[in-house]
Amino acid sequence: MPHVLLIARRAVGHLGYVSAVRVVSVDGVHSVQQWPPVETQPPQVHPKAPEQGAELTSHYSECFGCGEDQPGGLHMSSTIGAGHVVHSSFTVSAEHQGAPGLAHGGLLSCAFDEALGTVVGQLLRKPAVTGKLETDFRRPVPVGSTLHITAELDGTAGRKVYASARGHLGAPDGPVAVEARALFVVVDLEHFTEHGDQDALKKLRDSAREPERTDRWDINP
Ligand SMILES: CCCCCCCC/C=C\CCCCCCCC(=O)SCCNC(=O)CCNC(=O)[C@H](O)C(C)(C)COP(=O)(O)OP(=O)(O)OC[C@H]1O[C@@H](n2cnc3c(N)ncnc32)[C@H](O)[C@@H]1OP(=O)(O)O
Repeated sequence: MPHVLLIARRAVGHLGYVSAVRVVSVDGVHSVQQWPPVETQPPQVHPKAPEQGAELTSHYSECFGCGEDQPGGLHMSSTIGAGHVVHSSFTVSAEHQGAPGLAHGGLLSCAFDEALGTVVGQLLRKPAVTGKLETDFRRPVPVGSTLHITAELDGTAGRKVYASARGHLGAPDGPVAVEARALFVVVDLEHFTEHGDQDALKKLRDSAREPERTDRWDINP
């Protein structure tokens, strides 16, 4: 069974390069994993990114992670934290079960995709999609409990954006139940117009123009 023995974080020199080293043990064989896996630059928060303390509304009402128009969705909410951080919360309901009374692992990964996508999209203000997502499930997450997820931008390398997150069970300082790391890739808006559904894109465009929802992601500003 994989086991992480050590997590160390270091900041190096004038580049502000940040790397975490994880020593992972599988069947007694240790291996070292570096995160981010390549040399990165410090993330540049966009000048128009929401300020610390800002409570974010759904970027798209039909988003499975945060949309209010998805009855069985995760209905996550997020707040901008200090520096390169977004705080999100996900309360597990009966619709999210895998084993009886416990959250489905795939939905926990989904919650982390959402939290990580939010820190990337909201702080960099660039369209980006998940290229790779890796999740460590450390404790069972029961129905009715809330995961408090802290997601952080770790660095950028060209179009590649690296971010990681930890989910604390029951309280922001509760035990870590889930951790995740992801690579997002910055894309042109054509990614969505070419591959997405035109009616859904129109709905997003229209909602972004509602005066009370100016914070939404306008796909074609
Ligand atoms: C006006 C804007 C305002 C913004 C405001 C924001 C507010 C919104 C806030 C919040 C919203 C977010 C909340 C939602 C979060 C959920 C997000 C999702 O679930 S996204 C859906 C799932 N993901 C996909 O569907 C992708 C499908 N994949 C693709 O489309 C392509 O594969 C893509 C774009 C990822 C890459 O394709 P290529 O052709 O563009 O580029 P190539 O060259 O292949 O990759 C670029 C670099 O990335 C590396 N790369 C790509 N995939 C990799 C992988 N799996 N592992 C390692 N490296 C990978 C490559 O090796 C390359 O690296 P080298 O530049 O050569 O060093």
